[in-house]
Amino acid sequence: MSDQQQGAAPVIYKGLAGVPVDYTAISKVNPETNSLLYRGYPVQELAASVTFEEVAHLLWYGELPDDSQLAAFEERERSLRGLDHEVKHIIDELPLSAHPMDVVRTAVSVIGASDPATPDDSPEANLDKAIRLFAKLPSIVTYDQRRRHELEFVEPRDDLGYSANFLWQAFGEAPELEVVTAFDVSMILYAEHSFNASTFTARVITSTLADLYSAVVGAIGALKGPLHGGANEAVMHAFDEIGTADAAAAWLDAALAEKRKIMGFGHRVYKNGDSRVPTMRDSLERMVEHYDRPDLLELYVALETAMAERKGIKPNLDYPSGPAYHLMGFDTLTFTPLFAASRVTGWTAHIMEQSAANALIRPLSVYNGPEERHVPAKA
Ligand SMILES: CC(=O)SCCNC(=O)CCNC(=O)[C@H](O)C(C)(C)COP(=O)(O)OP(=O)(O)OC[C@H]1O[C@@H](n2cnc3c(N)ncnc32)[C@H](O)[C@@H]1OP(=O)(O)O
Ligand SMILES: O=C([O-])CC(=O)C(=O)O
Repeated sequence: MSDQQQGAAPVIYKGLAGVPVDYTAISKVNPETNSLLYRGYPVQELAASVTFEEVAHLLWYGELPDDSQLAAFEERERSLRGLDHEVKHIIDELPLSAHPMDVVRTAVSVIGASDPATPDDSPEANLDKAIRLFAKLPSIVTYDQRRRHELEFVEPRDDLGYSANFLWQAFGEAPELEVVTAFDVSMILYAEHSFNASTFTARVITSTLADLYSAVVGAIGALKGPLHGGANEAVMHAFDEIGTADAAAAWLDAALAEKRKIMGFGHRVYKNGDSRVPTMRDSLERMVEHYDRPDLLELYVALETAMAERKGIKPNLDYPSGPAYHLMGFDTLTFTPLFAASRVTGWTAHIMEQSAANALIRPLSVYNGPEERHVPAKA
């Protein structure tokens, strides 16, 4: 069969917009009701009442853990947090000009290349690899952020939960509860969002029967772009460019006149607001109060208001999470790696779902190049 569709003029679904390509039982994004469910639970309820570890368990096993399941899960995750010497060595070899997402991508690739279980795609082996990556990503992200400031690696602590430990490893100080809570909420909100570009990339790679690590490496590449995960750091670059709230409207007019996309606004699925924004905005407001930075919230509101007036386009999750991570003390270039550390839970849940009911993902294209022609005979 050729790629070319026969008969009637072919319909092209550019960007696969609006095209359902498979079933998933992992999450439900409902733009009509502005809601997002993970395995049936509203994400806002999860953010208010459980930890990110419990959400990871929910995404992978389909159910929230009971007390003994959670204890076993946490013990396993905490035991896997360290980094092998070879991973640290390879990160050290990478130039500081490399974007932190390139570092994360490389480190995951090294972990995959060193794991003897890489070719084993049984559900048990894949779950083990998923927990391994989940546990190690905070070490990878913080190792890289700290080396850029010529600071020593902070070893993980097994007496701290995931988010408290992440902040401990990033800054080498016991984090305050309010900051841990805001960070944990961001991790929960970022964890899963159906067939977004990076998750779909992971599913495409999995559909060829390639291993889980290869699929995660591909997903990290897809997440890096500013139309997807890269937008959270781009929001902060825009805030830096704008400076103060009173400059936001004029900055926006100039940016729109230059046909620039305003990062942190708009969404392929939600056309009337991202269901996660109010929860993350609440966390941002707590951080603004905690760090006494009302100016940042004023700028946030000024740009959001100007964008609503001019384009009627609402913020997505990257808009409040960027400034929240800034207030917590993360480098701007680390924001997308934080997203990756969270989304690895969703990616790996989808990799396992794809493996369990696989079909090679291979759409058609409609050829519009030159008509058939022939190589001229050589004299
Ligand atoms: C967690 C996440 O990954 S969420 C996404 C993060 N990405 C961003 O924040 C990047 C900025 N936003 C965007 O580029 C887009 O809104 C996307 C890529 C997220 C969604 O894009 P699409 O669904 O393809 O929407 P599309 O690009 O068709 O937008 C429709 C119209 O709104 C405009 N528009 C959409 N978003 C924006 C934006 N952020 N700034 C300016 N204009 C925008 C488009 O230019 C287009 O206008 P037109 O019809 O005059 O050409
Ligand atoms: O769903 C999308 O297109 C983008 C995404 O990953 C998210 O919003 O979390």
